[in-house]
Amino acid sequence: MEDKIKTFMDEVITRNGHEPEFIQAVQEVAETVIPYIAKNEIYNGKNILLRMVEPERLISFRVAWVDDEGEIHVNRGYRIQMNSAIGPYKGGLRFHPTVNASVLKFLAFEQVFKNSLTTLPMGGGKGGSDFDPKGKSDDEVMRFCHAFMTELSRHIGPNTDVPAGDIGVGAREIGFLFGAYKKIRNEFTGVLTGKGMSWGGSLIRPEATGYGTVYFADSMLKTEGKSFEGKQVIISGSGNVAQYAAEKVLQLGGKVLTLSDSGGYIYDKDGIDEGKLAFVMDLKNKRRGRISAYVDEYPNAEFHKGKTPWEVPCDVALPCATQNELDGDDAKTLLKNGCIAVAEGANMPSTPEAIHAFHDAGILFAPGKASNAGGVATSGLEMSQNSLRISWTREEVDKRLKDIMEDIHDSCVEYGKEENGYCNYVKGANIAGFVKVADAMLAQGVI
Ligand SMILES: NC(=O)C1=CN([C@@H]2O[C@H](COP(=O)(O)OP(=O)(O)OC[C@H]3O[C@@H](n4cnc5c(N)ncnc54)[C@H](O)[C@@H]3O)[C@@H](O)[C@H]2O)C=CC1
Ligand SMILES: O=C(O)CCC(=O)C(=O)O
Repeated sequence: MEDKIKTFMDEVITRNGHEPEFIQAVQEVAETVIPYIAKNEIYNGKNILLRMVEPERLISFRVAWVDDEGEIHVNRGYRIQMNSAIGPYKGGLRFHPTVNASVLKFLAFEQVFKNSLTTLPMGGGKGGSDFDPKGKSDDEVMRFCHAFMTELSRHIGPNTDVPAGDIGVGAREIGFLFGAYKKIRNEFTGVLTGKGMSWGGSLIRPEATGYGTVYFADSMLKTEGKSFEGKQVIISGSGNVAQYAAEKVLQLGGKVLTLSDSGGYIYDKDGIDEGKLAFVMDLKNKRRGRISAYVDEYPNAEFHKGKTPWEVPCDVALPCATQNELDGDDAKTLLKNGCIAVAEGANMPSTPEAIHAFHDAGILFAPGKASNAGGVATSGLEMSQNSLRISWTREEVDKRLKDIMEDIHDSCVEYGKEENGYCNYVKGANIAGFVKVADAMLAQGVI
């Protein structure tokens, strides 16, 4: 089996050797899916996984825009249309200076499995730009979004490819992107998700990724007869996913001790309660400030410059910032301090060394493609509401989200349970996600 995995990875590395994040994501899938393929006759000799690691289409384009001083800037825009076997391409747009083809290909690849797990008919894609919204005025962000959509609009559509938000793309950017698409195509349609409530958005979409991550973690805790009640929880990030993960932890009776951004983390030993979280939401979403400002408002809290929160003792850790933010040493520290569960709100935040450490210790560990799937699932619900031209209530969408997260959890257990009773959620998510896409690809032939 090791040989089969190595031969496959050698071919992937030959073709994509300069793309470390993409190779990391593929390696994790290959280690669990290739043994499954070997045991299941129907997938043998079909090169299914090799077909899945090659994007159906990779679009790269120039985005030229003018800043407030009249200076012209050039950024690079991308859309990776990874796999459309089970539905239109679906996945977010990331605006961050670290964006490149490797990062977006890893995200698009993970998205294929994640979207399959949601049970909804969505293929996988991802896009974005190396544009940095930090420090830009609203007008500059608007001009950039309009320039970006001038090209992207040729490649997307409600039955073709439906982008949404990710790092650096929130409600403000989705508004500007939607406005440009509508103008260029003369069409009011559900071409993006994460829209505002008065123009086709869905209730609960802003909350969905964070809430879903906590619903998934709660399902894992329940398998051991535990719950969030009274648990000490550390969270990284302070953006969309982190904020609503924190909100749900509080609703379930847990205590949130940390939040972070690229400048460092804040530790509030008294707990970040609803009032303090409202301060963070205003700071991050409206004033677009740094998390360090938290300690000016709440002097009992500490700011740890340039550090990540994993050194703070906790029961549950929720990495909700970015890829590879939690490494093998961080995992050892978490384990030493008694952490019993880790659920990823971000995409691929744990390095392979960290995941091995969690598995070796036998703690509950949820990979992002399962635990953060609530965001895209609710995007799928937004698409359904757009097609039906109706809006479901908050309670209706939240109930559907919760049911989907429980279904994903159960699929992971079905495919991930080891002989000794331990659930390897990584294996479960990869195989459950793979089966549906692979079956559709087999049915559709070699194309
Ligand atoms: N927004 C969504 O619906 C979904 C987001 N995700 C993932 O969740 C993660 C967070 O995304 P959002 O909250 O939407 O983005 P956001 O832009 O709202 O927030 C990103 C957060 O990560 C922090 N961050 C970014 N780079 C960092 C770095 N190098 N070091 C430390 N902190 C850093 C930022 O300071 C910010 O707090 C990403 O991995 C994203 O791919 C996953 C599923 C859906
Ligand atoms: O809602 C969507 O389509 C985007 C979600 C996303 O980008 C993700 O799951 O990583």
